[in-house]
This record gives sequence, structure tokens and C-alpha cells, in this order.
Amino acid sequence: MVEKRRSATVALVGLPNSGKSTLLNTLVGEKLAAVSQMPQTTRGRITGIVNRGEAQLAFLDTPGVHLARHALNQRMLHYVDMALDEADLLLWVVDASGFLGPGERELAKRLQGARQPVYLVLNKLDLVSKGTLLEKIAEYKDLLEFREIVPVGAKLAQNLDPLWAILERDALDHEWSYGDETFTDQTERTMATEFIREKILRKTREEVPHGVAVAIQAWVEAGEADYPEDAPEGGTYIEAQILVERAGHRKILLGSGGEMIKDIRQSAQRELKKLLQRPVRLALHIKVAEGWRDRPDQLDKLNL
Ligand SMILES: Nc1nc2c(ncn2[C@@H]2O[C@H](COP(=O)(O)OP(=O)(O)OP(=O)(O)O)[C@@H](O)[C@H]2O)c(=O)[nH]1
Repeated sequence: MVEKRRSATVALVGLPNSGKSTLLNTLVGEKLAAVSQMPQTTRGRITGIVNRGEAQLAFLDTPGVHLARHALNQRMLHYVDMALDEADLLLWVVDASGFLGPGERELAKRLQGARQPVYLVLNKLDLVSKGTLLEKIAEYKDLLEFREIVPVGAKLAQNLDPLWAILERDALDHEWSYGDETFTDQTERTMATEFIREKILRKTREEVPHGVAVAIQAWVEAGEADYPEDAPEGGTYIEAQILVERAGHRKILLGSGGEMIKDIRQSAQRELKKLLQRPVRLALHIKVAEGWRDRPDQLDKLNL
């Protein structure tokens, strides 16, 4: 029987594109279980929980997970304030192959007075030489006092053991807050894209068969800052992008006077409501991206 005495809420902060979402997925990804309950903290949301040994680590959602890539510094800093409020341990994720710029300096300033330990996670290990890594460490050390500095490669799951060891070691003497299962909303999101895709294929009678992909762009729970005012009370707002390969497919999807997409939206929304057991507002956008399957930038965005 494991003693359930130690736990921590962990936040990943850092500039857009540093790899927070990738790291979060790598850390909690292999631990997913099909449980749909999502604990809500005062301001943020727990997106994954991992129990390791005696320690329970609850990861706060990172903004880039749900929002489109145009998340700017403002949003990042807003999130950092939330993390400073709610997290016990702060992981500052940095793209080790990038430059230390004004964004990083601003973030360092914000983290300066943090009551909790800050760890520097130098990500994208696969892209840098050992020499560059050492230079980065020296540069960042001048910015802030870090509890630890850990290089990792989130994409290829490189060097994660030292990071896990640190998190286990530094978890607080708090009883576990959550049950034994690890839970996350990832399963719901995957199911949502499948539902939407299935509706498209069924309603268009497979006239838009293979060149279609669905990506969730926003997933906002009632009470969160970005929840639309006109979305139903106590519900979930989901925004999805439908990516098609040809303009002709877009036309089929829209249907005459937009009837087809409206029908797809309404029936997918009904099913999502059943799945999530709460009101759902679904918004769909169609985007034509010729040959998207062959373009690595598009695939990256879709996590394919
Ligand atoms: N080569 C390499 N690429 C990585 C690694 N980790 C993340 N990436 C890539 O870096 C890009 C940004 O990663 P994200 O996880 O979306 O970054 P983020 O910090 O969540 O970004 P925002 O959502 O904009 O806040 C993606 O193209 C990832 O595939 C890594 O370890 N090595």
C-alpha cells in the first residue's frame, strides 16, 4: 500500500512555441485513463494527474493546449499570474534552440518574486549541441535563481527521468487531493473530433471522404476567462476547425445556404452534449489547405 502523503500542483510556463503542450502531453500522455471528470481549481483547470510513488502530481492546463497558436505574450503573462497563484512547483519551459529575448526577460521578472520553486526546463534537447546547452544554462542562470535546471526533449521523451525524480522529491507534504486514477480531458477531446468527423462523412454521404481532418482549437469550460457570454450556463464551448483539401469540398460541406454545415454542427453538438453530460456550444470553421497532408507545419498543428 502506497502512502498517499505527498502532492503538488505543477504549472508549465514559458513562451509560445517552447514546447509546453508537447511536454505536458509527454508527461501525462502515457498515463491517460478514460475518466472524464475534470477538477477545477479556483482559476485554472487540472488537465492531467500522475501518481508516482508516494507523490501525486497534478498538472495545470497550459494555454496553448486549447487555444490557437496566436497566443501572445499577454495571454502568457495572464497565465503566469494564475500559475503563481495556484501552483506549488513552476516549470519554466524554454526552447533551448532559440534566443533569450525580451519575452524571456519579462517572464523572468514576473517569476522573480515567486514563493514557489522555479525549475528551468531546457527543451528541444535533440536540436542543440552540448556546448549550446551549457551556454544556455549560463545565460539563464543570470536571470533567475532556479531550484534545478533540467534539459529534456519533450517530443522524443528524452531525459524525462531526472525531471520526474525532481518532481517526486519536491512534492509537498500534502495528502493526495484526487483519487487513484489519473484523469484528463484528452479522451473527451479525441472523441469530440471523431464525432465531428463522423457526422461530416455521414451527412455528406462520403462526398468529402479522405481529405478531411478535424482539430479542436478551443475547449473552454464555463467560468473560465474565455467562455463566451452567449454560451449556455454551466456548459462547455468547443471550437473546431475542419480542414479540407479542396475548395470543392468546402462547398459541399457548406451546402446550399449553409444548410449542410448547420446540420453537421447541430447533430455533432447534440452528441457532444450526451457525451459530456452538460450543455455544449459547438462552433465549426472550414479551412481549405491544399495538400495539408503533405505539409509538416499543418500536421504539427494537428498533432498528427
Ligand atoms: N525538435 C523538437 N521539437 C519540439 C520539442 N518539443 C516541442 N517541439 C516542437 O515545438 C513546437 C511547439 O511546441 P508546443 O508544445 O506547441 O509549444 P507550446 O509552448 O505549447 O506553444 P504554445 O501553444 O504556442 O504556447 C511544435 O512544433 C513541437 O512539435 C522537442 O523536444 N524537440
